Amino acid sequence: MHGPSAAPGPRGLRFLGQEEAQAIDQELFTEYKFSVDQLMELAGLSCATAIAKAYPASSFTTSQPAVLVVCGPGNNGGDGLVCARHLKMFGYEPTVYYPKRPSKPLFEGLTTQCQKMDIPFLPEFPAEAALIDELYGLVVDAIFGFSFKGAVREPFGSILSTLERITVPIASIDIPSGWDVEKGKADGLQPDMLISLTAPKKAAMHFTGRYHFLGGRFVPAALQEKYALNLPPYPETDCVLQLT
Ligand SMILES: NC(=O)C1=CN([C@@H]2O[C@H](COP(=O)(O)OP(=O)(O)OC[C@H]3O[C@@H](n4cnc5c(N)ncnc54)[C@H](OP(=O)(O)O)[C@@H]3O)[C@@H](O)[C@H]2O)[C@H](O)CC1
Ligand SMILES: [K+]
Repeated sequence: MHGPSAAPGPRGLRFLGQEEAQAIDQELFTEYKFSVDQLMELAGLSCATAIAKAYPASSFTTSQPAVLVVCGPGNNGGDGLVCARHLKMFGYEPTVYYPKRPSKPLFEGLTTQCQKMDIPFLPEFPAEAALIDELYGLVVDAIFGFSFKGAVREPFGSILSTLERITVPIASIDIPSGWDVEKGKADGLQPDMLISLTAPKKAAMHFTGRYHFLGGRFVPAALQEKYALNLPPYPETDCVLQLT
């Protein structure tokens, strides 16, 4: 279950199974003593940086570089809130939709930070895919990450079925939401960008979008070795690496 069991992917990178991704995550917290806030900040910053590289504000055809960030109930959603805050710092106009908010200080704090930076939170999800296409130049999918399991429960089923019909590009954080973490989902969301955090998960083998980035440059060498991650070197001081 743990250890270097999965087959190597392109460039010798290993694509992780669900339990293995969760085990590495847990080890970072319990053995290496990182806090969630720390890693979430680095993860969210990686996502905003990768987005800025692939979709510079000048490439938007909307009047402003408007980005809709859709956040789910777990840490993937937290990455989305951090990403939204950095996107705003980078000159984008993010709007957040965050329907299921955990009552934990971490998520409350991230929400307040965004609100105090004049990032609007939508009270309802746009019912029409065409409305999203009209108002936003990019959608960030921060709904589910590596802990997603089973059939999608509401309200996320309806949200995902609307997102499946939009034509503006989608940038998915860690896993395209609704995909099985290992097997993907052929008839699910087809994002234009995937930002894999720590290491790609097996589902990333089925990603056919234009941009695949690696982010989350925080895994100590000993942990990389233990799990035989075989991560390619990041360029200089960059927090992201473009894989395809
Ligand atoms: N080490 C790293 O690289 C780090 C990555 N980070 C990010 O964290 C996510 C994983 O976060 P986690 O909180 O473990 O889980 P998710 O965000 O993927 O999802 C959990 C929530 O989703 C709900 N859920 C699960 N399945 C379903 C479903 N079928 N339908 C509806 N809702 C679902 C689940 O609800 P429960 O009721 O089951 O509790 C949770 O609420 C990783 O992918 C990265 O993005 C960290 O930020 C930093 C370290
Ligand atoms: K996601």
